[in-house]
Amino acid sequence: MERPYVILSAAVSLDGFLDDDSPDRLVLSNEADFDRVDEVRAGVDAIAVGAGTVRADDPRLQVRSATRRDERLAQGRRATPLRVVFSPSGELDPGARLFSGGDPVVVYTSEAGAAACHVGPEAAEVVATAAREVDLEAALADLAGRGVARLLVEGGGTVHTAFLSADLADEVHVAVAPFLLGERGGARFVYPAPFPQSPARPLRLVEARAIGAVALLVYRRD
Ligand SMILES: Nc1c(N[C@@H]2O[C@H](COP(=O)(O)O)[C@@H](O)[C@H]2O)[nH]c(=O)[nH]c1=O
Repeated sequence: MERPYVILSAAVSLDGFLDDDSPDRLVLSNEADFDRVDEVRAGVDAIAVGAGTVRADDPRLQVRSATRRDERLAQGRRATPLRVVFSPSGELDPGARLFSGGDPVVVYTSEAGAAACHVGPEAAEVVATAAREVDLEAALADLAGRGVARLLVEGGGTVHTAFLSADLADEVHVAVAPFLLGERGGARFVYPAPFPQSPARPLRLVEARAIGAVALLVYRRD
């Protein structure tokens, strides 16, 4: 089945957390690393997050650099990649920043979630993929049908776990911040699952680079 090339990108603490328990957004990247992520965003057709990340971070998921936005427009692409949310329950705040501004958003949910979703058609297209869950392969096939060749997945841990355990991440970018959070309840990079990226079938390290005090690791699945 045709699906987009999937890049999974996250910033983590040295002990593998994506966030702490405070209501403020935790900054793990530095400016140069955020700019690197912006460049990756500018090179994709769609950016996806889970509903938990929308609730926790209220992200915009836009290309920030005006130069990169102009380059996309010159290539005949939208300045902002298609924004995608995975939400099995459909419980999303229609007032989230993602849904303002007029750029398209697709929400992949379940049939039950589509019935419960309060996000109107002017803000997002809501697509049911299965009865009670989000069928990732169906969502990816749908994205391919919309012309999405490259998809960036930006969290959170539940979405990372779903993509990695289903062997659907072609590239993994991890920016490691030089501190530990030690949170018991904090959001983790991944949660326990049967991962095919085992010691017997490791990922291939293609880049390891210092970006200031942040360590960038890039892996491929082949
Ligand atoms: N805090 C953090 C990240 N957080 C990611 O950035 C998203 C928000 O993007 P934006 O809409 O542009 O503000 C957020 O939903 C989450 O996926 N990413 C990183 O590379 N490094 C970081 O330190």
